Amino acid sequence: MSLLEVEDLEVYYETEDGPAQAVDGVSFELEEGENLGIVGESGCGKTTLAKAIIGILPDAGYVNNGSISFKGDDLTELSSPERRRLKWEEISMIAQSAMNSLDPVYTIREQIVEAIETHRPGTGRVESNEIVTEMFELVGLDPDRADDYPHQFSGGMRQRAMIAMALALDPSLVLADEPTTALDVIMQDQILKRISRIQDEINSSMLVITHDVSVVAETCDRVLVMYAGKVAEEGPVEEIFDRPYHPYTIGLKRAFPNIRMKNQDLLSIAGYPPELVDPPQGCRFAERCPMATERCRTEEPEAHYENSLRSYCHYTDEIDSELRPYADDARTWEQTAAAQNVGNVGGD
Ligand SMILES: Nc1ncnc2c1ncn2[C@@H]1O[C@H](COP(=O)(O)OP(=O)(O)OP(=O)(O)O)[C@@H](O)[C@H]1O
Repeated sequence: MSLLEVEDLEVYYETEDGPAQAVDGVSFELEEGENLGIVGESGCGKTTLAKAIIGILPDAGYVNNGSISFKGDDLTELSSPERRRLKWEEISMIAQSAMNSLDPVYTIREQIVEAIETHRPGTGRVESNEIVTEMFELVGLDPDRADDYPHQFSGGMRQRAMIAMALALDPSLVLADEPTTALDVIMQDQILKRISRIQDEINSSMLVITHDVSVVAETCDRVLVMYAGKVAEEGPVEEIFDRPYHPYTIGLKRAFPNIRMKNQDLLSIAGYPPELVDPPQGCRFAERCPMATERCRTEEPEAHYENSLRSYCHYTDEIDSELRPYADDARTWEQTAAAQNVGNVGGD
């Protein structure tokens, strides 16, 4: 049994125009101690997926279908108190903005101690304070600053404090939603290394949600590429970066500066993801895909397996034999952009 098994999950938002299919038929598994990156452009459903897992969807959002099994329990069927118990203790979240997650009227220590004592009743104050000191040291903060208020910390320090709080209860699963986007590159690197090290120590699994492919390269074992609410491709990091099969992954990979490809020309994928209230038939990427055919516009692709990858493209089998040189060529994407004569999107 995997730690987390998401099966055919559909998460919709009620809107004036009808339900927006933000997550639509997503399945994946996460093993104990494993890190899975979820990547894709803005609006493709990454945050919605994380919120559904931890049970904090906004009022308009609901699970329409599917299951989220955590250690064998279907989270979509748990009562609110059962879900609250799981939050922080078993599943915690490092949110996009520490400022929104830390309470400005309490010191950092008070907030961490409260989380510990709520979820582990019986933990004495001395022990809670010891955990605060230990976590501060782990994330590279001076424990003497634990009695500061959030506004007394810099952005990077607040992000570290939130990581300390998210990891204080040794959760089995950490959801990290753009954990370092608000930070400068040097700080990003330090914090990512720090998270990986702590995770090794407490042997937790992590879902890293990001639009930045290089963050995934640094922290994850496997990657799930999402496009317009669906899985486009999934597999081990090395394979996804070295030899992806889905044209969206090929485009996305080239849209980011890649730490492994020096002097690489950055490409952009022309156009924008489709509306999710009335998404197109067939492959949702077809409109922006240089390789799309009539079949792609009418028939939804099923999963195809190549090496260890799962790719939802009708032409997965043809990529290696015929299409890869064309898909890898920068001119292919430039010509598609010119033909569409629309704005370019560089990943987010
Ligand atoms: N509260 C809401 N009500 C209606 N639609 C929503 C709501 N929140 C998100 N959506 C829609 O759901 C889709 C998925 O959004 P989501 O935030 O999950 O994407 P994302 O990939 O995490 O994007 P980002 O990187 O910008 O956070 C988008 O089309 C978005 O407009």
